This record gives sequence, structure tokens and C-alpha cells, in this order.
Amino acid sequence: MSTKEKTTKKETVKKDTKAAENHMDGRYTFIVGIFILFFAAYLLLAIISYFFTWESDQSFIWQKVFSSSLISVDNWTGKVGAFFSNALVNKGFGLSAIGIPFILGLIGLRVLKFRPYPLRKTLRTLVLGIILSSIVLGFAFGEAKGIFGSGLGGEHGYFVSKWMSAFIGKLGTFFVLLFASIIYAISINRNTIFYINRTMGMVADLFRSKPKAPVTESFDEEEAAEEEAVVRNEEPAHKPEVKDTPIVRATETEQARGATFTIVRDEEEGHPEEKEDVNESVDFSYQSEVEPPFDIDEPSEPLTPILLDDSKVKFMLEQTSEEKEATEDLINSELYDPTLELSSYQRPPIELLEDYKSNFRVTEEELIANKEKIVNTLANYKIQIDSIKATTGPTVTLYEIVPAPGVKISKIKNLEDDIALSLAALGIRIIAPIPGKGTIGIEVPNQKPDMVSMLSILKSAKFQEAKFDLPIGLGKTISNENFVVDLAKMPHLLVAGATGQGKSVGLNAILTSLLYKKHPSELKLVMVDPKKVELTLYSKIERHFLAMIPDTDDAIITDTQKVIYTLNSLCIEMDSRYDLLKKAQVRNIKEYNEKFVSRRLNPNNGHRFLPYIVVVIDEFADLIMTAGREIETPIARLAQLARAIGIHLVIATQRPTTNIITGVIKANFPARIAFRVTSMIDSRTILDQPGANQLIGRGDMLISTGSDLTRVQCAFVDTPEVERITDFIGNQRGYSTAYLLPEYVPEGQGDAAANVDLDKRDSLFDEAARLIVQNQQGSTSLIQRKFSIGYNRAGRIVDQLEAAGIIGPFEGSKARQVLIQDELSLEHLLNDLNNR
Ligand SMILES: Nc1ncnc2c1ncn2[C@@H]1O[C@H](COP(=O)(O)OP(=O)(O)OP(=O)(O)O)[C@@H](O)[C@H]1O
Repeated sequence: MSTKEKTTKKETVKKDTKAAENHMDGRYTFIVGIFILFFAAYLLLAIISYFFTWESDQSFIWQKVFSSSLISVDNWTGKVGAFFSNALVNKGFGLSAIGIPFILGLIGLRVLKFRPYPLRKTLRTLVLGIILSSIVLGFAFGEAKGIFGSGLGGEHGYFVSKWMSAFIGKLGTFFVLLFASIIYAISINRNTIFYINRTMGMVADLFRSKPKAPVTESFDEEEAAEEEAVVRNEEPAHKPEVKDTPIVRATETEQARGATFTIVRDEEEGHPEEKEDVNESVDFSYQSEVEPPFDIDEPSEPLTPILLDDSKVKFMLEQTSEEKEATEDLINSELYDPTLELSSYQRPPIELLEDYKSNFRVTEEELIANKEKIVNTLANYKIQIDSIKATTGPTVTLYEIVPAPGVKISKIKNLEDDIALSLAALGIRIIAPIPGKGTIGIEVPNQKPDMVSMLSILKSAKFQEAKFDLPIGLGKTISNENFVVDLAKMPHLLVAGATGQGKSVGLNAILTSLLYKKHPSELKLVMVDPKKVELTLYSKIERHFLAMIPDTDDAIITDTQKVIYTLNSLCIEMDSRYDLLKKAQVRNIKEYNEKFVSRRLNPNNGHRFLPYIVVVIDEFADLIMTAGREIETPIARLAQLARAIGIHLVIATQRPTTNIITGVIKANFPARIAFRVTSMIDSRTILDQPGANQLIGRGDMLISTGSDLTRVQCAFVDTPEVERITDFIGNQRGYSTAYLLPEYVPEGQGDAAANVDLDKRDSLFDEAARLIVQNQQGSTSLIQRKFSIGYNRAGRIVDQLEAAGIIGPFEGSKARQVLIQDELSLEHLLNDLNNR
């Protein structure tokens, strides 16, 4: 056999042995892991059993137990289990010893390469918990020959608490232990502070003067009076004119006014006499979230017809049920769920928001008057209607008309101006027909609009329980439903409206929703504010939530040139995210992050957790006017492609004209919000239909999501509220810088390496070169991460590496090519450089 063949054979044998060793290594760790897990389970059973059998197993002399087969133990896990549990519970930590098997279990899982929890943090928490709770139990219930042999805290708890009491007295020990317990609880869950504050508040309340007893009696009286009224009204002698009505009720107020309309309960709806009524008169109903002006026995009943005697028009009440509010626990658990990257981060508490309580209510007089006007106007044009139903929203009431058979819809639609004139109100909108319903809608503004507070939206169960990726609470619909949508699904948003109609408040509502729901590690905001005033408040959260391009002073971008750079940088980020998705073989950011979180993607291969990026541009018109295509092109690219990789755009403009909202932009923004605009043409530009010109302003808006058009009253969030939220976030520990987007080098300016002086190399140059060659990856972020240095320094090193011929030139979204293939050649090159 030739020497060459011999060597190859030897190498093959070596390789095989190594492979076998590796294989054995894997088997070995598996066996060890399983053993630890089984032992943990055994120990857990032994300890649990000890809690029940300790008394009978107490009296043994342990040496004899093992040597004599005559002695038997009661513990379910036999002598060994009894021995261990006695050592851990009685001689050790008492009740708290139950934590020890869990520690072992965690270690076992780690050996098996499962990582259900962060090992070090959980171990620290468990060990400290065991020690502390054992002392607390020892202090409270420890006694020699007590339960478990030496009390609930075991010998450890008993003796340590005794020693402490001898040192600082019982009272001192009590306070020290209380203090330690509070610190421990806070370190586990920051909500503890909130609960402590709340408890103290409740205790303080107890000492405050008690409020006057609630006026239940008067309420009862009122109810009794109403009950009486019912009885009275049922007697034909009192109300001969409504004899035909099955059950008639009236509230005190109605009686006082001498109002004659009444409520008929649902059961009576099928009554034959009532059916006759329907034929003769127009059926009218109204839907309200506000307290109804008349008494209703079962508010959950959807429809309660009311008879108006004078006009013989039947009136029905549709009660919209109050939207469910999330329980306090839910709110808090949702709001305070810090993630590991910035584990101390606390989400802003809901209390920072103002509770705008308004007393404006739509009166029934207003509703009936409007109904009369609508019916009369239509009657003037010989349009017969079957019924009208009213639904009161915060600012607008929707009157839904069911036209009589044979009435042309277009006929009603054409009367828009006439109805508006007869109602003497601005902002009337006719929806003919209402999609999905066989009715025609007439939206009439309320005389006194109600304000929708951001607080009411954010604390609603709908928002708190929303499982959306980027939930935004925008306001309330006409039927008082909270309008919460997922920005990630929209996937971009165009906001337009004339000046002063509520755009900035709308943007603040979007941003506030996101800040309330997201952790800084999950969301980054790019803020563009050419007006320089609207978004400045958010600069306080720069190191938590903002993203910017390297070498910028201010994370809120006001300069057009910087906007162009940032948008292009976002395109680079988009391309690199697509590369990462491709490498990870996933289709979108959600799957990618799930895979990354479950540690199935290696950070050394460039993988990283991808936060959502929301780009907010407050005045888009200014940018398009000054930079035109330079702005439009990257925006269109991002809008077309960025959805899957978690970049979403929210663009606002007060000039909704076709030269600003171009066809390209429009085509890529299916979701649009229109606040009030001045002309129908503007409305068509934004929504492709009229309507926005008929809004009443102050947050009244139309939201179009492709096919649907919804009228929503925007939630109001005032500047001081935003300030409180940004202060709250800004005052917490943040990242060292804002999230850095990739560097964008405009064409023709990418020759930074040409100006590099290789005699003034960075002290980390050699190390960085070795890192790049070893990994065969020319990335600035790799250098940044490995050496924990800032982006600027890493960027300078990369320029030097390029000048030295170790890596290739900048190639946009791709990583630079590594020109040196092996470490030996690199060492030669470094030697040459050092000996120059
Ligand atoms: N949702 C709302 N509820 C109640 N009032 C509102 C609402 N939105 C806006 N307003 C009122 O309208 C005023 C103007 O709103 P905002 O500043 O948002 O308008 P804008 O469209 O951003 O104006 P500009 O384009 O000039 O900045 C607010 O100060 C507030 O009084």
C-alpha cells in the first residue's frame, strides 16, 4: 500500500472515531439529562409524601433504617426517598424544599437542550425564594419538634430566624423579612409596586370620611312610582286612547312633560292589535348607548317599540349594550409584561390618560324632531317609508330607513340637500343602501357631540384582549363599538384631512395605542415631521422606541434630505430582512421571530430578532413638493413590499390633491382615513367617493379599508397626555442608542475607503479582520456586536478593512464580500501592514 493511501485510511479512521465520540457525547448528555429529570420527579414525590408521612417516619435512626430490612417506612418513595426528603424538609428548608426538585428539573431540561425559561434568572429566583421563604416560615411557625420535625421553615428557617431575632430582636427580624420579601416580590414582578400602592390607597381610604350613603331609596321610590305608573296605565279608564296597546309604560319625566309615547315590551310585539298599528303608521326606532330617556325592564332586549300617540308613528328603541371593559387584572397583566431584552421596562399605566367624561346626551326630543323632519321631507316628495330606526353614536345619529316597496333608492339619495336643509344641519350623509342591510342610512350630527376619550378605547376589553400584531384603537363607530384594527394587516395607512380637523390627534391615537401595547424590543418608530412641531414630544422615547439612520443627531426627522436617506435606508433594511427570511425559510416576520425566539436561528449567521417598524410621516405634502420622485419611489417600494417583513407606513397629509396623493401612492395604500375635507374632489382623491366633505370635523372621520367605509369618531388624546406617556417611558432605562437603521450611501458617494489612512488603523483592526475572515461575513453589525462598539467606530473599521483589501466595496443591502479566504493569508497581510 502506498504512503498516500495509508494516510488517507488513517484520516478516515480518525474522522470515524471523532464522529463516534461526538455521537457518544450526544448520548451521554441525553442520558444525564433524563437521569436528572427522573431524579427530580422522584424527589418531588418523596417531598410531597413527606408532608403526609413525616410523623411516622420521624422516629427512625437512619443508619438502622438502611441496614435493617425489618424496618419499613411510610414514604411512597421508600427508604431512600424518606432519607432525602427528611434531609431537605426537616433538616433543610421545610415547606420551601418543594422548590428543590424544580431546580433539578430545570437543570435536567437544560442538559437535554430545552430552554423553557432563562436558566440563570430562574435558578436565582428559585434559590433565593427557597431561602427567604424558609426563613419567613421559620420565623412565623418554627419550633423544635414542630410540624415536619422543626417547623414549617425546616431547621434552616428555624435557626436562621432565631439567630436574627437574637441579633436584632423579633420586631427587627419582622421588618427585615418583610422588606426582603417586598424586594423579592418586586424583583419577580414589577406589578407588585402597583399592588402595594393600591393596597395602601385602600387602607388610606378606610380612614378617610365615608361618602354619603348612595341614594338607593330615592331610586327605589322612583322605580316604585314607575311600577305604579305601569299599573295605572294598564287600566283602560286612565288611558282610553291607548286602549289597544297591550302594555303601556311611561317614566316620571315623560309624565311630567305630558309625553304620550310609550314603550311596549317585546312579548307584545306579536300582538294582533299592534300589527294593525304598524300598517297604519311609520315604524320608528332609535339605538342608543346613552341612558335611554325611558325605562326599559330588560336592557339586553334588542328592540322595544314605543308608540307615539299624537303622530301614530311607532318608535322602537334599540339599546346598544355598553362595551365590556377589561378587568383591572387583565389591563395590568397586559400592560406590564416586560420582555427580556429590557426586562425592567414598564408599559405606561392607563391612569396617565385623561377620563373625558361628557354629559352630552342626545335627547329623545332631538331624535323625534329629526325623525319627524326626515319623514315629512320624504313625504313632501311622495316617498313612503315603512320604518325608521335611530342609532346614536358619539357625534352622529344614524337614521335607518326602510323604504316602502317600490321606492327608488336614487330618489332618496337625490334628496340629500333637501333633507340637510330641512334639518338645518351640516354634515348630513346619506348611505343608500347601507351595505349588507336592506336599508338607507341618513347620518345626522348630534346637536352636542360627545367626546371619545383615548382612555375608554384603551381600557376596553376589545383593545386589551386584541391579539393583533400592531393593534390601534382609533375611536368609536356610529353604534358605539370600539374601533380597534391591526395596522399590520392594513398594512399601510394614508391619513388625510383639511387643517384643524383632527389629523394630529389621530396620529397621536395611533402612536399611543402602539406604545401602550408594545415593548421597545418589538416595535421601532421612524418619525418624520417636516412641520417640526407635531412629533417633537416623542423625542423623549428615542432610546426606547425610535429608529434612525447612523450619524444623526435627532431621531425625529425634519429635514427632507434626511427623509430621503432614511426611506432608502428602510429599503435596505427591507431587502436585508427579506434575505434573512429566505435564509430562515419562512414567509413573514411573525414566523421568523417565532423561529428566532425558539432558538432555531443562529445569531452568528446574521439572524436577529426583528422588531416591527412603523414609519409615521406627519406632513407628506411638504416632502413631495420639495423632493418629488426621490420620496415617492422609496415610499412606493416600501408600500408594495414591506408588509411581510414588518415595515408599515402611516402617512398624513392636509393637502389631499392628486399631485400629492398620486396614483402610485394610492394604489399601494388600500387603507385610508379621511378627516373632514373642504371639497368633494378631495374626498374622491382620498376615498374614491364623496363623504369626507360632509363630515363635521373635530375627529369625525371615515375609514376605508378597501371595500368597507366606516364612520368613526376618533379617540381624543391631548398633548399633555402624550407628554405624560413619553415622560413615563423616557424616564426608564432604555437602550444605549436609538435603533440604528442600515447606512445608506447615495450613488457616487460610496468611496469612503479611498480616503482611509491605513497608518492610522483602529486598535481593533486586526481582531476585526480575523473575525470577518473566520466568519466569511463582511458585516458592520457583526463587528459592532462582537466588540460591543458603536456603529460609527464599526463603520470606520469596515472602511479600513475595505482599504486594506480584506473586504469588498459596499453593495447596498447585501453583506460585503470577504476577499481573504483563509487565516494564513490574512496573517501575512496583517504582518505586511504592521511592518510598513
Ligand atoms: N377626536 C377628537 N375629539 C374631539 N376634538 C378633537 C378631536 N380631534 C381633534 N379635535 C379638536 O380639533 C383640534 C385640531 O385638531 P388637530 O390638531 O389634530 O388638527 P390637524 O388636522 O392636525 O390640524 P393641522 O393640520 O393644522 O395640524 C384639536 O385641538 C381639538 O380641539
